[in-house]
Amino acid sequence: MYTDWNNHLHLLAASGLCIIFYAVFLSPLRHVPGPLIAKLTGNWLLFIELAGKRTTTVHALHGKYGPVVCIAPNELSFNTIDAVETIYASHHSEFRKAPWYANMTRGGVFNMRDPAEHRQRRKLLNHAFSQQSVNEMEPHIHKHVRKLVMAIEKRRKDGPVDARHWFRMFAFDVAGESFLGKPFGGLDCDEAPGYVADLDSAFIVWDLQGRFPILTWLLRQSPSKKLQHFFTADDRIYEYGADAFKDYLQRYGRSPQRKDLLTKLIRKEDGDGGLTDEQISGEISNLTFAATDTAAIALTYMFWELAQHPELQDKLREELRKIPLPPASGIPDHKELVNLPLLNAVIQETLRKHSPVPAGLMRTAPPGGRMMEGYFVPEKTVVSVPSWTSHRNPTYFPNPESFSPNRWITPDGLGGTERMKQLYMPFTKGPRTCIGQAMALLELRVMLATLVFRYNVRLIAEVGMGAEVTFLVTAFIGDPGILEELIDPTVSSSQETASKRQQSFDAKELIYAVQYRRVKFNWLAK
Ligand code: HEM
Repeated sequence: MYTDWNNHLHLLAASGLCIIFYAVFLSPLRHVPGPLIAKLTGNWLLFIELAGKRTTTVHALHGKYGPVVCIAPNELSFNTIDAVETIYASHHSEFRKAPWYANMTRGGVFNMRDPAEHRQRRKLLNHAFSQQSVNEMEPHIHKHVRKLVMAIEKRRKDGPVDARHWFRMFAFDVAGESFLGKPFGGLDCDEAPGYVADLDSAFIVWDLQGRFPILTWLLRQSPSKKLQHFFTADDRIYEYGADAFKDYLQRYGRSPQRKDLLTKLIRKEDGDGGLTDEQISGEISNLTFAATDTAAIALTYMFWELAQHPELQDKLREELRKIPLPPASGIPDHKELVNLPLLNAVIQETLRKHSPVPAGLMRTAPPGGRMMEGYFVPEKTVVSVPSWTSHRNPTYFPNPESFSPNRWITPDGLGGTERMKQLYMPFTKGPRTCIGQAMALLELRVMLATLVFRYNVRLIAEVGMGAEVTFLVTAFIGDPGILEELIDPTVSSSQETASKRQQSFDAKELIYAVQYRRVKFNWLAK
């Protein structure tokens, strides 16, 4: 027995020495700067990730080691404009999504790794997400903005309202309306619908599945009902999508008049074969997750920053006073907002400082490998540029931790310097750029304008807001803020003279509080 253990220990020690020998003397990445542990194993990142600190840790490593860092035996993180161009932005980029994506969601445009297959799918989807198509959907979005305001109004007298929860419910309901033909009802009740819990669980299951496929399969079969329920969350998401799609077809048929994005997918573009029903039902299930937490995170941080910058709110209102406000709804039309410099700069700066997808989006080096930043990067090496880091490049974003929308307002009106634009990638760049960008910006613009028109947000305590920064960023622990009602949205803007408006902006009543509570969910990245 003792000899057995002894042999095992010797074997372990010998393997350890081999790994160290390979990492230090043989690995093609041995000259790339980085911590020794990263050259030996990728598992250290797993623990960092579980602690919600992957992106901030990689950022700190760039601070220490420079623009190229080895973060795992087969993985490099970059922080240069050239790397952004080579890996993501170039339309001839041969860097495909890393194997990790194969398990994130099922068979949709998001997780397709083969460039040709992806191009083909994207071609079939693009028309549904065009600016024109999204504009046609604006009334649906207005409906949910109105419901969010009503949800806030109903609860504000009972104490703080969880802003993150309600922004999340807003984004969920808009996604349900747009892709499934019906909202989830998140804005109609106090508790998040069960679907939301399934989505949170599914992120974790997908990630575990990629790392430990056999263990995850076994846990799916577990006799424990609780474990089984957790590990089959993604099954329920796809079942829900398939049922919603069938229900949609029954209610509206195959030539629906509804102005939503699903209608566009069903009708198909002239001349293309379009998507099969199975493909549509898979895509709409995936889209629901892609469209929700991202937008909700942006909204949460945007109002958090505004709460700390009351002067910006005043300036925003000044800008917004110039546009017509529809009398009945008090919700401005998107077309009035598209060219407002400050409003758009606030959104742009929010997505810079608080990029909702801040992690390095993993891609693999193409066959034959590539020279990058003076290092040879062998085929299949995983590479990325985290937007968290590229957005904090102090040369092009001076004082990067300050929230300064003005950095985007340039005399030529182009919105930042060329270099800033090259490093700025909240929606990533190139062929895998976010398909929902137009929809997301419409939601953010209309929501920002509506709430700033209506409320003044300010902090009532000076405590910072923390974040778990993994693939997505999750805001947690924060301060209560106070929203003050500013104007009566039922007063028609055309009835209002500029001075009357000014008066109503000044007449503030303390009536509403918002709180960023601890809301934990994780999307664990490799
Ligand atoms: C502020 C809101 C949003 C942000 C910051 C955001 C960001 C991103 C990013 C960074 C990616 C690339 C992911 C990767 O390569 O791993 C992406 C992809 C994607 N996003 Fe968004 N997104 C937002 C909203 C939306 C919305 C509203 C939709 C749906 C309408 C959507 C649908 C998608 C899809 C389908 C992809 C995959 C595209 C492809 O690979 O071709 N996103 N998004």
